[in-house]
Amino acid sequence: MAERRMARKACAEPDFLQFNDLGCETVGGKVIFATDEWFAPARNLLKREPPQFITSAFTEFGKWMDGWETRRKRTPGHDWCIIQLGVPGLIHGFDVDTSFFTGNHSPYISIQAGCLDQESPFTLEGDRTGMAASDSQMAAVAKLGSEVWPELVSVSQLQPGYSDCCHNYFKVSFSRRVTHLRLNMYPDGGIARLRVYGVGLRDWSSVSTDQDVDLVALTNGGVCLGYSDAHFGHPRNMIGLGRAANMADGWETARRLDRPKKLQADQRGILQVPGWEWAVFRLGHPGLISSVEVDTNHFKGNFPDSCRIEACTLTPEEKAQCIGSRWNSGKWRVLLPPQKLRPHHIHHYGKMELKLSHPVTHVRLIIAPDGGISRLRLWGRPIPFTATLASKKWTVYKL
Ligand SMILES: NC(=O)NC(NC(N)=O)C(=O)[O-]
Repeated sequence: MAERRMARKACAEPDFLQFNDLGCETVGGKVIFATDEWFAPARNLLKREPPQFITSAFTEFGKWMDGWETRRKRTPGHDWCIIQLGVPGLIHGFDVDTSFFTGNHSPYISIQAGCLDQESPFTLEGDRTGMAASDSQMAAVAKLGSEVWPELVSVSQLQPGYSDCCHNYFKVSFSRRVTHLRLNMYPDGGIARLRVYGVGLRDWSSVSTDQDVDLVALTNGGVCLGYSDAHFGHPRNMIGLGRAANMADGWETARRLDRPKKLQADQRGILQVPGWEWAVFRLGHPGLISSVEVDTNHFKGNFPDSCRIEACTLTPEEKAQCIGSRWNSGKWRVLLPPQKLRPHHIHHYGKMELKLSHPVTHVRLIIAPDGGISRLRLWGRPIPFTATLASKKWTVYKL
């Protein structure tokens, strides 16, 4: 339902909403400290599903609310919490969602960044650089003064959670890798969800070039950069952790309206249809893809008839041109030729099916004519970027 709502409102929303939610509980995001959780716990901020309101729901502490809500403060100070991102990375923006908090929403917030591991170029004063943080270390970090946390969003007013204004968007320009956030509410109140939009940044120096990794995984820094349709589910869901929980946790397009009234197939059983849907991803690291998994888990009456995958290597300048042309540039090469798909099934493709023996930086998954895919895995070896660009021996594939 959230995705349906998002797709309809897409025109008015900021671009950064297309990135991954690095704080979501489904990718390992956690609240490790909160000053007060009287009415509702801070962990609700990171739930994947959209906030709900149940008029009749009360607890012994007050009205049940689907978010983080503190007491009305009767002492000096303000409320705040510390969030450990599930996927550390570069943050491009936030949605501070106040849905249903009307009369009890937090009037002002600010957000600060922390980086508490050795992969960061900066650290907090007093932290233990290079050590995995334990609960007691985190509790110590929580006590650090707010002055040591760089500010991502300065003190800003929030709109209350009426349905037409509950999303409070903040664009962020901060070029360092963030592992933690400090969310401050001034002085107190409630927030339904905090969405942390960005791209994961992994330390690739510890990954052997002999080791196959899922180069497009969200946790490895993969990101969806464009798509033709996301009516029921965003394509970024395909690079999430584990298998999809349900259809909403996958990419699902609307039914195409240009499908012929009577369908016809070729000798391989692949439907001959005029249209298709596509999604483009940048890999977390340039690499040589040696096997692919396409999972139609949960898509039983609405799996695509077929899929194919194209790939290419793009410099940042070429990437800018591709975005301008809706990714319709001439650099795409066939990685996986058209494959007939099955419902609710993991399809594995290896050396026999894959056609590229060169490293790539971007891939485009194309489904025909429409439907849903729950996961895309691109297993391969990370290759240094300079070697990737030097590789030119590809056959041309016409769109
Ligand atoms: N009706 C309320 O929501 N009251 C209070 N909040 C909760 N959750 O009970 C409040 O005023 O902060």
